[in-house]
Amino acid sequence: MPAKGQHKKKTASAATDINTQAEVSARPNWPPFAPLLPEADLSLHTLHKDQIVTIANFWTSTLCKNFVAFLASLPLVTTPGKPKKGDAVRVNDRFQIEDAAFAERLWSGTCLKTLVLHGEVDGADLDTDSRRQLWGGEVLGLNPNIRIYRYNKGQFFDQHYDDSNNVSFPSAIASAPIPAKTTWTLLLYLTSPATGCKGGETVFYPDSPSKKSKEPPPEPITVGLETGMALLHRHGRECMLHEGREVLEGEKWVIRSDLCVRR
Ligand SMILES: O=C(O)CCC(=O)C(=O)O
Ligand SMILES: [Fe+2]
Repeated sequence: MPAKGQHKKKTASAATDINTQAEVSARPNWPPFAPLLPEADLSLHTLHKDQIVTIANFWTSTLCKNFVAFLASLPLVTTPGKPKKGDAVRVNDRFQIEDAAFAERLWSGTCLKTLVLHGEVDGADLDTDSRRQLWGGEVLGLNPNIRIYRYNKGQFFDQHYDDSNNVSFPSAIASAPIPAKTTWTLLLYLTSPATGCKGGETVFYPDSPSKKSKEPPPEPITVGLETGMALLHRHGRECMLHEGREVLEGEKWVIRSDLCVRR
């Protein structure tokens, strides 16, 4: 694991996230989000304070299975060649689309909105200020920039940091879009060892407490794939170095978006 300061900062949201011509597609006719578990069965769980929050069974395994069958029909694009200087190596197949309607469905048509805006965190309620601090501002919803990843055996996403990006957030009420920025990455895992996918864990490398510290660097946090689990992690200036480990068997499918707050 690279110690703080030794790692050259690679980001994943510059050239790796630009819509290349090959990736501009019509908006898919996404399947409905059903079946879903009721809100009472879902909760926010902290994996690393102020950095990683998970929701187990955010999507049911039936929904994940049906979605993967649909996603496999989309024109996914294999990583084009070598990354630009400063970009992380991402070796997978991706479909990327600006789809505000899908982002809104994923936000309001699931329990995500209720959990993020009102849900208890580890069984404790949050006051308005603590909630704002946690999510980095007034949360508006999800980034319309939706990314679908498929990692086959041997594919991976090398160590990097996710950037915060400015977004024009579509508003149902105001006539003009709302200036917004992204603060947390959302990863929704659709496959796991239960579906035959081995490897592919998302691994986070917490910073050492100080550069001069003689203490050994903190242990990495390895998040194993779980079908239907949603993972949120803080990004931008406070992003932890992280990676998507190599897939050893089967296919890893992920839906990626970001939390947006008012700018
Ligand atoms: O696929 C993963 O586990 C990580 C994905 C990731 O880091 C990203 O989308 O920026
Ligand atoms: Fe990332």
